[in-house]
Amino acid sequence: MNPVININNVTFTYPNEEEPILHNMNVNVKKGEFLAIIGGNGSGKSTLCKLMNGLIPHYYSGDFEGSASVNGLDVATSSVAELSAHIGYVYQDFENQLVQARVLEDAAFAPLHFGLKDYKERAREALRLVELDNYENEFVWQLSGGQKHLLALAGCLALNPDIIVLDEPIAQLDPYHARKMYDVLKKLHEQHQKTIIVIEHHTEFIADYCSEVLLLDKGKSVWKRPVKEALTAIDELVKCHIYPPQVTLAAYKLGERASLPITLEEAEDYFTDQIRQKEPQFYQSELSFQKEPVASFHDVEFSYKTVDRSYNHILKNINVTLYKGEKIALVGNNGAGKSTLMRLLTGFRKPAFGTVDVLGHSTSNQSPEQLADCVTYIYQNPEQMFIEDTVRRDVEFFLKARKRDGYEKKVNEILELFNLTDLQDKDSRLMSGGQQRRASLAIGAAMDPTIILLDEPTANLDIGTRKQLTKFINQLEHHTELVLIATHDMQLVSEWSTRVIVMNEGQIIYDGDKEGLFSNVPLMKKAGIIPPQIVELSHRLRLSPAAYSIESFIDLYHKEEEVAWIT
Ligand SMILES: Nc1ncnc2c1ncn2[C@@H]1O[C@H](COP(=O)(O)OP(=O)(O)OP(=O)(O)O)[C@@H](O)[C@H]1O
Ligand SMILES: Nc1ncnc2c1ncn2[C@@H]1O[C@H](COP(=O)(O)OP(=O)(O)OP(=O)(O)O)[C@@H](O)[C@H]1O
Repeated sequence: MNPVININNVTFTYPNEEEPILHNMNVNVKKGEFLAIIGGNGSGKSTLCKLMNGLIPHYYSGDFEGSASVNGLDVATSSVAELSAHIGYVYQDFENQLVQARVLEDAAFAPLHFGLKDYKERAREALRLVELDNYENEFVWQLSGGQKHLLALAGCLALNPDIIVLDEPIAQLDPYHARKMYDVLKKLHEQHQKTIIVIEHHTEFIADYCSEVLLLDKGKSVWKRPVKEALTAIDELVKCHIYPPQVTLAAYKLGERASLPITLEEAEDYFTDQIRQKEPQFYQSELSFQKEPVASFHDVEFSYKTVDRSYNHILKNINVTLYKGEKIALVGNNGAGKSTLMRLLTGFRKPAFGTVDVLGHSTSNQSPEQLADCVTYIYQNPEQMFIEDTVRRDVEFFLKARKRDGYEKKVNEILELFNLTDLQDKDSRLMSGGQQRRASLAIGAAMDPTIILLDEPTANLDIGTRKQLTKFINQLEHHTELVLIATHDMQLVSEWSTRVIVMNEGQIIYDGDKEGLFSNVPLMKKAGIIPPQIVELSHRLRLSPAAYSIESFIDLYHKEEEVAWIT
């Protein structure tokens, strides 16, 4: 079968850059593939996909050699508009793709501007496919993050392209909405014969949904393989900074080489065969609080003012105290109110009722500038942290503004810690998604805060950067009194946190340890939480107590004699 995408010997250098980002790239994609593109941060994944929809060479002129075609159209001689009827693209920053006020208008935008008479029917059909048909009259800004992402997909589908490319489609989604996004893609793939290409760091989703995997490293294609063969090549993946699925890694570390499982179902069969059966011991959830309060919320209510001057009541009856030394994960569905709660700690937002105290003082009597001396908020969207025109200037901005002595040495250390020394003169906005995330963390670290608030810090990160992040958080804990992380990354929750606060529709519905959370199925369902693979596997194997990391799973496995298992 002829490939629908054919990339031949492409070498590409961005304008004003010296080094090529893609080197002699050769890639073929056949009709009907569900392809995952993987690779470390900055390996060229987004750049490769921008070549597929013609942004390269039309928008990013640069130095372009070789040739590429999509559905037989040469990308160099076809316009981006022509190509968009064949290949739809959902960008990493998909919110920039939403251009109209209401949902139906937004989905209809592309076919309307192509002069297609049936633009409304096309938009309605696209909304039906992504299951947003009940929202067509809603304002776009009222949708949750997950719904906006699906709307960006509907905008592409309205032109009925054969191929759809999605750049990290679930990076900002809660686990429930992440599954929903992939279920929609599966339907488009199986029932509507679309060719799907995703750029993805979450290998457990690749194992469940994709058929082929393309591995990139430093702008080169390493291999393209069927999914099972790809995800069991552990050494090659780790070398290229990719996390294999947790269950695959666990079996591999236990010495298995031949038939590694890649999905939870395969792992359940694999490990059930391996283990003996015994009576379980039941786990009792306990939480021991440190007694020194750092921040607290008392009877807090908060509303945003909307464009029609009404109020959108978001936080309801928040009463919680955060203590020194705690590692707190703040979790819950998209739109639950996690970022809003953090903004109240920074003083950017003040409570409508009740009080928020930070280090013994109410935030109502302090400006955000005053609070910035002790509280640092690292935004979900890294671009919001960039003010200057180079990474170095962004990192030193706060230290210079506060006239801190010896700041240059500190900036050098931080750039080194986050592996940004080589990128220090680059404009932060022109970096890859993972590089931007690293830069935003470096800016936060430079401020040496007493309280650090991290909003989705692991989104878009490869394994190497993730390890640096954990190292950075551990280092911070020596002089930072409180680390609060809002996250959908349940692996981070299970490996790092000592306390988990779960939010749902603006209320705290759980405050306790991860063990209590991950064993409470109704609570997880309500909050859109799906436990990490290794925890889920422990539950399925009825291992008690459950393992919360690959290391603890392996320990328990080795101590099989003392561990309780039942069928
Ligand atoms: N500036 C704003 N004006 C009006 N409404 C807002 C504003 N910011 C957030 N909201 C709304 O407040 C609610 C809570 O949003 P928030 O960003 O706190 O949720 P979240 O739990 O952090 O979600 P996510 O996981 O998607 O980041 C959402 O319904 C959102 O649409
Ligand atoms: N517009 C641009 N101008 C100059 N350099 C760029 C531009 N866009 C990307 N780059 C550089 O090209 C390299 C590859 O970036 P790309 O976004 O393709 O990587 P990626 O594999 O998608 O990474 P990530 O996983 O971090 O999103 C990076 O080093 C990045 O800094």
